[in-house]
Amino acid sequence: LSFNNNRKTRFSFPLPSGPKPWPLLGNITDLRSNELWLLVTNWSKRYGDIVYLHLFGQGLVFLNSPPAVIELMERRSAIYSDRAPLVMATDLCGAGHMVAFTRYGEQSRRQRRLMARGLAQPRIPQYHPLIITSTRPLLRALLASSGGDFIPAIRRYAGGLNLNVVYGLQPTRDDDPVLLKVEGATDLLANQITAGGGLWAVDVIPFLKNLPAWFPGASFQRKAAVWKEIIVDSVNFPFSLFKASMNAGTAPPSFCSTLLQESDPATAAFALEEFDIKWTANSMYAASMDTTITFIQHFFLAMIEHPEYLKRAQAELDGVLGAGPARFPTFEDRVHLPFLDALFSETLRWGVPVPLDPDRFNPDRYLEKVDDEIARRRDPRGFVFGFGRRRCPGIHLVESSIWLLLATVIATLDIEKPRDKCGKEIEPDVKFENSVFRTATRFFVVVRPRSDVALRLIEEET
Ligand code: HEM
Repeated sequence: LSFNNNRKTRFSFPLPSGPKPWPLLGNITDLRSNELWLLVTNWSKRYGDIVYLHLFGQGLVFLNSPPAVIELMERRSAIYSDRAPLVMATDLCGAGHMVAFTRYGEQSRRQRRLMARGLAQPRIPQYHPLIITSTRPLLRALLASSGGDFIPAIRRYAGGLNLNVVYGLQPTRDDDPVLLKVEGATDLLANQITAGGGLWAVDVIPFLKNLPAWFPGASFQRKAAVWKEIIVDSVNFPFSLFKASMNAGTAPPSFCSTLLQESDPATAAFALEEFDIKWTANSMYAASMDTTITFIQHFFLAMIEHPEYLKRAQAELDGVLGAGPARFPTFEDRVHLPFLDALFSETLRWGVPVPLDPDRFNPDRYLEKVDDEIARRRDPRGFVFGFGRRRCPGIHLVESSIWLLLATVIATLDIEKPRDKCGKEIEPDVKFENSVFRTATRFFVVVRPRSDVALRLIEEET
């Protein structure tokens, strides 16, 4: 949580405790990016459930227990759902209407309502055909990357799925212009504009935004002018393609088409509604990439570390689909695959992309018979997707898309550790160096079709 000087969101004195800050610098030297959550857990033992850090005049708050999270993010969500004012990203680089940056207020509430409608649970089945079309080509891409870096294949899958479900656009090539534009803007935002959660001088002293670009030291203004064009283009371009397909009557059901169809062009509210849909749609891309990639990384890691669970899931799938498998899994198969569901839940819990406290990988914990209240408290969906008014709106989509991905990959592919020249398995040497996501450093896996039948399925269908 980060807090700003807005009176509504400010903690009242005395502030919660935390490591002692330095004058001016605050606690910047106390932070580290490598597994920051472990450091924070240690602080909580010393300072309590709520730990407060000072960063250049801003507060940074860590909540370390479910009661603290529920109290602030849910019970008091009306005052603790704001975002820090990042002047560089919003005012100067034009990202202010993206969901990740909108301040809590009328606009963010409109965006939340749109996301809740467009990604509501009952709507997801209408996206099933798009999810299937986006998932199967991943198999071929994984096979092509076997033994090497699988992240580009996953990025391409997650990006394609997103553009499909959000705009009904289906990128066919890696250099598809829409894919390049949204990917470029996402990369720019993550690695330049907000790199390392980084603050610019103008974020700390907002008055600097009025400096002209030629002013000594105002190079940020020149950068921002270039970056703004890229950001705005990445919002407008996919939406214009979507609008063209709507006008031509060829748009498949998607997040945008569903919402726009429900809006009446004859009303005065239409222009604002369309503007909100356009910016909300764009926000989905960045929000879904690192989270999805991190989840799939952990799935691979779990499978190579615990081949017994992979085999068990494969046997369960064979029992439903026919050995080999005889066909691809579909959403209708899900009710017959309890172990796969347990594996899904356990991967969510163990690999929680936005970190908490995972330890041993054991899907059987989700097959234990427990009463409804315990099952509810144990379900990782209750914490992995965040809390309160900023909780992940993609949760129902993920429930379908990630499930199908697991079912499809497990049914058709074997996943193993690579081997060295002597045939000895190479152990993954994984570190977690990103302070926001629990993304692992690079590791490799070997994937191969489980059988000739599986290979034929992959070749025919993709
Ligand atoms: C395994 C996959 C995913 C996980 C674990 C995940 C997790 C999260 C979490 C923890 C948050 C809350 C962040 C906060 O409190 O500020 C969040 C926010 C968000 N997520 Fe997800 N997410 C996933 C996939 C997706 C997908 C596929 C989409 C879109 C289609 C999406 C869209 C969003 C958006 C737009 C927000 C910002 C909500 C707001 O600020 O109001 N997420 N996600």
